[in-house]
Amino acid sequence: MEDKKVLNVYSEIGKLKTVLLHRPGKEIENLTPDLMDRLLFDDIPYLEVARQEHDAFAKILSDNGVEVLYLEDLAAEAIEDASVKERFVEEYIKEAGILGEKKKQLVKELLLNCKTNRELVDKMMEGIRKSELPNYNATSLADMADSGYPFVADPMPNLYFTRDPFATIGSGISLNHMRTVTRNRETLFAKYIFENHPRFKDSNIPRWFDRDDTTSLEGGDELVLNKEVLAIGISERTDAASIEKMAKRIFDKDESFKTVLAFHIPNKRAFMHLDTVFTMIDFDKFTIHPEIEGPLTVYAISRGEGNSIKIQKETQELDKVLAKYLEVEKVTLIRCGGGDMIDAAREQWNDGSNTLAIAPGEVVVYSRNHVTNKLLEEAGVKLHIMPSSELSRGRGGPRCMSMPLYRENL
Ligand SMILES: NC(=O)NCCC[C@H](N)C(=O)O
Repeated sequence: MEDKKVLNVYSEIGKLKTVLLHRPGKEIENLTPDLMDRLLFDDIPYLEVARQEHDAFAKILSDNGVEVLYLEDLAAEAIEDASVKERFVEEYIKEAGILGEKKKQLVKELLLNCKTNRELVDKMMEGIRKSELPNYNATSLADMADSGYPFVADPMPNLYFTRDPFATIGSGISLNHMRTVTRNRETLFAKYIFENHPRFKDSNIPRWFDRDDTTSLEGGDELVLNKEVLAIGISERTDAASIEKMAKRIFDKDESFKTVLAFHIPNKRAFMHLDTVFTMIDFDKFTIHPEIEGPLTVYAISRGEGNSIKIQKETQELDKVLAKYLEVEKVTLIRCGGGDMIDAAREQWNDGSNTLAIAPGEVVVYSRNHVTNKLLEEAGVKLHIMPSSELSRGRGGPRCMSMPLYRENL
């Protein structure tokens, strides 16, 4: 019988069948040194080369039988209906923080005058410079006082990290409430896609979390270890309260999941998400950044009476905790940079522990992390190595740049 499910992710490592990417666009060329802090970048990637690297990533995936979908295409296809498109533009304007009726009207005209929906979506992602609104004259005091600021609507340069705004868990999604304003704006695309795109809209997709939830949760913190166990980071980006809320909703509707392991990692820019320090490679193999092993605390959350949950603090070492919950004899932790503190710190900064599994024991990695890559090979892992000098400047690796929609069950 044909499998009609549109979303199916019951592991981190099952054969990847469909994935969502975003090819970096002109939003990258709207980054300036003054904006980097607020837009969560540490450097400015060279767009042309970043695109070549991204195309190489997409080719690795499609050459290995993965259907590659693009966020920008799905968003454009989701707004075919004129009234949906207008609502989408209005919500975008509201969330971009555009003040003043005249300015809002000019932006609305600019967007609705785009020749195609793809052009409209690209423009929204790229941001709108003041110089693009020819009839724009600052009239409010706020505008006048802010005359040096170049944008009417900020760019969204983090969109190529499709892992974060929403996450597929089982056959549902958590449509995330992001920690920062800049990344929260990205979740609007997912909202319109899941509510309006013909591929998804009639599928009754459960929502484990919503962008209107008030605490934050980001996809880089959400790992599906197997059909019974999730791992979620309490991190710089994800609140413990979000994990409790989501665990209750998942336990209530998806019989399959039995345990959520909450990994409390240090609150630090370099370790922003759990997947920047820890990813799954095989049934019994993980990459890990050695610097988190000491401070890490793991809590196991399971179903309690009625709609309650039980929380237990794990006291054993991480490999033992993982072996217990994954029901394997032994777990191997492959340390980023090996035993060397300098190699570990450098390669983790460039996402050496952020691997994307496309099948058990088979991962996509960045070329620049050669020390860690060698260790992975020695551990029998099959590597697909992608170029990495520009994309890595955004502080995310192959897992961050991909959102699986469908994986084969193990
Ligand atoms: N899952 C991830 O770790 N994603 C990388 C996000 C990088 C982005 N510049 C950010 O700070 O949100």
